[in-house]
Amino acid sequence: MGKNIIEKIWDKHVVYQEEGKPDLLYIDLHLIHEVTSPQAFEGLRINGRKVRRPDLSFATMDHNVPTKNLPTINDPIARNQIETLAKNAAEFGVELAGMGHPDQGIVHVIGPELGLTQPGKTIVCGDSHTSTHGAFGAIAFGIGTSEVEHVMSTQTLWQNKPKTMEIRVEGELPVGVAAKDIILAIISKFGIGVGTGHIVEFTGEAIHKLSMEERMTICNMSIEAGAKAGLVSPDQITVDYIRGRKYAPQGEKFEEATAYWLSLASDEDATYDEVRIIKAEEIEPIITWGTNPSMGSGVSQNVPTQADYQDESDRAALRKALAYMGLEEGQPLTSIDIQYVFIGSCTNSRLSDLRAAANVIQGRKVHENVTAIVVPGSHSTKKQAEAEGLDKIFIDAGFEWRESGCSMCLAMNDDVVPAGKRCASTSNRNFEGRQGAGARTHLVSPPMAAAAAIAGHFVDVREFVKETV
Ligand SMILES: CC(C)[C@H](C(=O)O)[C@@H](O)C(=O)O
Ligand code: SF4
Repeated sequence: MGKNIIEKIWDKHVVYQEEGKPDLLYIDLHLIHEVTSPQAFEGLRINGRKVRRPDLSFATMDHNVPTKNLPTINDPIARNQIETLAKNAAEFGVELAGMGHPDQGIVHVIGPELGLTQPGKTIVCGDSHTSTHGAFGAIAFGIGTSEVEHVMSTQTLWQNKPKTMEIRVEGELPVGVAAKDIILAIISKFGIGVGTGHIVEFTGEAIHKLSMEERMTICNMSIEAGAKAGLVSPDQITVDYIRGRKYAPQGEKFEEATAYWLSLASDEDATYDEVRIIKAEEIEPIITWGTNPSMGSGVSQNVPTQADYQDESDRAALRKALAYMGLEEGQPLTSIDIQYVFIGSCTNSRLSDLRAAANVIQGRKVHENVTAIVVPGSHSTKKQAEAEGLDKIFIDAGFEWRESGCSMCLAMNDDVVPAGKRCASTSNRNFEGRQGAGARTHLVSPPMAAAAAIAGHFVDVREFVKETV
């Protein structure tokens, strides 16, 4: 019987196995950022240990970095974390793309950009959205700080073998519907717990037609579906993306690697512990109206009403979410006014995302009630966007064009949405207080965020682009 890619990669990485115990897994790439590494490095120091494989580790700064007036960091905690990572990386010999470095950026954006992320690898980072790297056909997941220390000192990790799940996206995606809409549709259809205990492989025609950037958007949010990790089997699109990147194998080595990578794709007769199916044709641009990523609906819909739910617990959750979000039951989603727009985060801040948003914005102006910012995911993305003139399109429309970092995705820095204000955000989490205390987050795709910035309220970007040409 055939094997799926999850089983293939897992089996190749088990260094020790004993009945009734987790597997000891070899880790091929350890990504590090300033928030979840300080105690881990301190632990090594206290125990007189080294980083075992600095060559398989790579650090950057993203959560705390300011996105304007660099290099001044106003918040003392943020400053301390940034300075601590710089000191630790130097002391332990870990390569660092720190603030101002040309390779700096959100850890999940730079890994792929630099060619560090490759098919078949086991990749970890003290960060839940490490699942992003699964887009390349890697097993990539977030770990806690004590596990960060374990990986630093041993290059291995104890892990229970997760179950496997296939989420198949059948058919063709309608024009004007984005990868972000696919994953938001999956989470609103199957719920935030669907992937619990599983690694999910996204399969199907609609997935394999996507670019690597779009696959990253989907894998990024697999964690919001409860999954341990999400991945896509590598294909020619994967190989073409990696070729020529800084840390990718070069020349003949690349050809050898390619053959190996492609051999990892799930076999045709592979099976999974669970299978879920969604039809691409049925997906429309999605807007979240609630306080978790499953609370979203198509742009043509209304905010749900209590009558839409049978369970009292679901009705209570709806009431609570709508009270926080300041929304009425049954209100059309397009009637929701917004005051902030954030285009950024490891979900949607890559060059293709910025292009898609700029396409909608070109020649138009940000609504007078809206503050809109664009935060490229990495320094290099920012430079490439500038070389194409995208910065000019955004700035002319009234957007602020910032330096790269996590920024308004989680407000661990100066970029905060004020209490009671509403933000159309291309990020991945809409929990209470995520973008600032009392701030209200609506998750959308980059084109939907761009259209909302212009209109001052949500609109169906497909109609909007046609009507306002
Ligand atoms: C700060 C970090 C630990 C956190 C995570 O793990 O995801 C952050 O990146 C987030 O998105 O909430
Ligand atoms: S951009 Fe947001 S989701 Fe991604 S790593 Fe940073 S804080 Fe986490």
